[in-house]
Amino acid sequence: MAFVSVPAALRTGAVAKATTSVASSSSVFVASNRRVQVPAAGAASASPSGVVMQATATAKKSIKDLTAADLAGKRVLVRCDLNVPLDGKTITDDTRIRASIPTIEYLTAAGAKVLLSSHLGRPKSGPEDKFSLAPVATRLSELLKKDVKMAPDCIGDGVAEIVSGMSNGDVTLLENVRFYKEETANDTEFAKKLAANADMFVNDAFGTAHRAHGSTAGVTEFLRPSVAGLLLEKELAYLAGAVSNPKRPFAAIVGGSKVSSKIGVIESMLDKVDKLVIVGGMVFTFLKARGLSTGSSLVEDDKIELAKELEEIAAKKGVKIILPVDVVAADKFAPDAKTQLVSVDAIPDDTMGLDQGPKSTELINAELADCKTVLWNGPAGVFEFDAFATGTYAIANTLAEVTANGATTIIGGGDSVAAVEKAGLAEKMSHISTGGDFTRAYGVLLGRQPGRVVEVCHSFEVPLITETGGPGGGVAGRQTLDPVFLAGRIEQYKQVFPALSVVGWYVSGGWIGEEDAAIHSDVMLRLHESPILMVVNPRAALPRAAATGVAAHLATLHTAAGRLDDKVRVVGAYLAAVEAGTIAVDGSGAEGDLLRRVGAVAARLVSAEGVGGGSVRGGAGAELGDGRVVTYLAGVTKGIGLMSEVVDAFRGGHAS
Ligand SMILES: Nc1ncnc2c1ncn2[C@@H]1O[C@H](COP(=O)(O)OP(=O)(O)OP(=O)(O)O)[C@@H](O)[C@H]1O
Ligand SMILES: O=C(O)[C@H](O)COP(=O)(O)O
Repeated sequence: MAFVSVPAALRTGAVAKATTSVASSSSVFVASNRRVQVPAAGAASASPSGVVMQATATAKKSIKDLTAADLAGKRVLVRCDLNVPLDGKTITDDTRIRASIPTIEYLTAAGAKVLLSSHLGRPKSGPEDKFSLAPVATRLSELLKKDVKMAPDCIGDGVAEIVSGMSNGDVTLLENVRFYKEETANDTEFAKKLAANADMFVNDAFGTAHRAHGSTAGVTEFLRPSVAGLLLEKELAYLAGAVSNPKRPFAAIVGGSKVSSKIGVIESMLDKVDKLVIVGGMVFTFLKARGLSTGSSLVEDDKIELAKELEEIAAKKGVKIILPVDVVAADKFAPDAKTQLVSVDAIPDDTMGLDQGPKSTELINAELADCKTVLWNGPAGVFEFDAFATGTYAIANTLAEVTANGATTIIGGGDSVAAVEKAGLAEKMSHISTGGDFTRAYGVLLGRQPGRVVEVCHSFEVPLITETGGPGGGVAGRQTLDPVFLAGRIEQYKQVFPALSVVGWYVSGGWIGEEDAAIHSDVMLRLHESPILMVVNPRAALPRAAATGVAAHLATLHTAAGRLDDKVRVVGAYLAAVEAGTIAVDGSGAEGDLLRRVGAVAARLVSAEGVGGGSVRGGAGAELGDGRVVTYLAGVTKGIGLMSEVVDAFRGGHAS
């Protein structure tokens, strides 16, 4: 197998006729595993909040150590971080929910009864409807394609009753654990009640890993085994490598509004980073500590002394602290607030800083430009309001640029990830923490192989699934290409491009790992005796030749669509004739037969959406425009022969 690194934008299969010719030699597969090892117990790691912590979870077993026999029929309490941003009851970013799916599917596939628990927001005292996890249950049901029951509470008889009615493979979401103040107090009795409905515990709440609360730490006293979930394991593995052995200069950007939560961890970060960039609501406590006036900006007065100490520690350690030099000051916290751009030493008393100014952005960009590792947690302004989003998006853009230049960038935190997603830049970062691996896309290459030269003419993206383990189920927890989708899509392409066959596959991200090696041997070698693997760097510029290839390919599709349109028009004429009464529709004779054939054609069109277990529609949706056209064409091409017969018969029948 040849291994080629092609700087072409093959993501989503948009570059169809890249006409990349590569030599196909026999199997030389360089499996460079980027996925770093999970650190030993006690090694420093980081949470998505940039929180440096002791990675005790890594010393424990993971769910991969549990077999189906260990899990079948067991009630498994899974702590997830489903603390997603909401606009009323609408989830505005479901990254954390999606990231929780592999663990849930792993457990349900093994026949466990899954009890999910999470916090949402920071309710002050008791239950509050706006902090209910109910919208999350709805989204989970969609993603898991099964009903996820929403429990009205997280402890108590009501929950016990629901759990006793669960079948193997069922999923129930418990209500917000923070509706009990005992949760954050890590109260033993509360943890005991939470554990009472389960046999074992899985912690997959990476975003909450730095909190010793009842549902994260307390329950482990009562449930054995207590193990790490797939997400927690994956995140720790990635971050441990990036943070414990970073390429330097290493910068952390800390912002957002949770000043008291985050300021406390800055000290431990000062042991690691070369530069600390303070942005967002975090800025003003530091400015006040420097003796500046901050108006009505967000300040946590009891942290001012800490901010002063941190500046001193940073100076001793030689860590550069970068603070904004200008801010957008607003007269109120509102999207239509009156604003003025002011220097940080001239913030008017009756205003609050809601975004950084352009000089700050310039300064921060310059500081980040030479960095080789950057952690970012917390937006640089109230980006939810357009008027104060500029600074946050500017940082996102800069990080996309430094990533393209070879730096490792890690974005963590609910709102920071949401901002990067909103800016459309998630794929340009190295790692979106608690968001699955956005940097990678997998797909199949179609082409011709006359002799030793492979001509790649087409590609399509293939979604991943998590293997369930057991006989025929691969290795539990491992990601692989969705076999149903793959088979369905290959069949479709055969219809449209019969001269092309599978010649290999591609993966984006510029590197290959262990799971990729398994895909190569377990999936691709079954489709081709010597498949090529194209490692795509989607960040590199699209070469001119490839752009020309796209144009040529689109022209081909256009012609095919035109031909199809001609056929559809004839069928339309038939239907018009039926409507006009010039041809009988009573199901008798040749005309009835024609009608049945038209029905069959129509059915084929509709069934094209169902190929691949219903996933084609979703898959096509995930692809760019030409992918949709091919899906459509694939479905109808099969029917074109039938249509031709209809046309002939109609012409003949009508004439007679
Ligand atoms: N200058 C500011 N004043 C007030 N709020 C701010 C300011 N800058 C940013 N914010 C707010 O900070 C919030 C996000 O802060 P937060 O600390 O929760 O970040 P995050 O990325 O969600 O991290 P995590 O999930 O780790 O808490 C946003 O809602 C944003 O509007
Ligand atoms: O969003 C987060 O940072 C986590 O869900 C933890 O939330 P918390 O800061 O309210 O504990």
